[in-house]
Amino acid sequence: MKKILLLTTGGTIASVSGANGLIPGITDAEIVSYLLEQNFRYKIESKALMEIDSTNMQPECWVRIAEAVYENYGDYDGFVITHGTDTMGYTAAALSYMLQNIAKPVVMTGSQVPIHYQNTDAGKNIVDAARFACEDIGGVFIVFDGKVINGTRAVKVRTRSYHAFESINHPYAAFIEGGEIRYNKPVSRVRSTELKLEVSLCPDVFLLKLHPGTKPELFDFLKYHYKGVIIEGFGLGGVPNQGRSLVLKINELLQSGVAVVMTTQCLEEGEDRTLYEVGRITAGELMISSKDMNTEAIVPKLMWALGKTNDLREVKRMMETPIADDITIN
Ligand SMILES: NC(=O)C[C@H](N)C(=O)O
Repeated sequence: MKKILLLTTGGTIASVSGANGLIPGITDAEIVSYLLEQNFRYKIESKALMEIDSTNMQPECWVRIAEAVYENYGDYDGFVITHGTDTMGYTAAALSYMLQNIAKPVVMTGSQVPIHYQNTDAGKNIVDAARFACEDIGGVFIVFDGKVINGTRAVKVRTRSYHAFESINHPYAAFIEGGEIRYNKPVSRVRSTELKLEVSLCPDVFLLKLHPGTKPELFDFLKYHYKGVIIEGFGLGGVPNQGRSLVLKINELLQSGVAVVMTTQCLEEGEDRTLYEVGRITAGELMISSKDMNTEAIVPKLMWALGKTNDLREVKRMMETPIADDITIN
């Protein structure tokens, strides 16, 4: 019989109504007892790691989650992590980089409505997640509303609906209906490579969404306070080179040793700066292309890469190398 470990972190799934709105307050034992009421075919144990709304997730929390999986890796066949939905995409991607060569399923889930509420989606999500955690596969996944999404590909696109997440720029890994798993694409089967924990993260990363009128002076602050800057440009990754031109300031960032990643604020189809002049102007050899990575993956990947090295060429190489299906175009 499979043995799985439930790690709880809070989120709506574990929330109760407090004096100032919903706050996490349901224990890991209560979530386990919910699972035990169902028709299950696995052993389950649990550990509460934190009790927070995922709005309060920090890179240090990702490290605690990765360490918990690592420390218990030998004792369980799979892991379920309950987590708030708001930043679940970031945590799932972060775990995908920190848990290298993972050969067991790490399945994140949560809900839009607390588990004790009548119209909750928590029951289905947690049961599906535990079911998927019994599969003989390796990797980090989000299971939500009957869909299984690669950890580097999940984006929360709806604030209230049950189908809060979509797999962006990548096919869904699988679908789950009535406890039956239907794979949609090949997933990594168990291999005997050794799990590597890589938790040295550099949190000095800034994410900048451009808008018409972004002030170039802002970059003077970024240059002194961050080691990495991710720029969500327009369309295929364009940056203004007229009016409040940002080109000079971006070059200054690179010259002062800051890693700069160009991406797009469009959700789908990725960045490609070769088509337009406003794209090519940032084509310096150190500039990092995000290709079709999602912002939820770029942020933790840059923290992970900068946690290993300050050499911008090496950071660029690591960022542009596909990991856990985070990049699928050239
Ligand atoms: N549905 C949710 O879980 C939202 C909640 N604010 C959280 O991310 O923790």
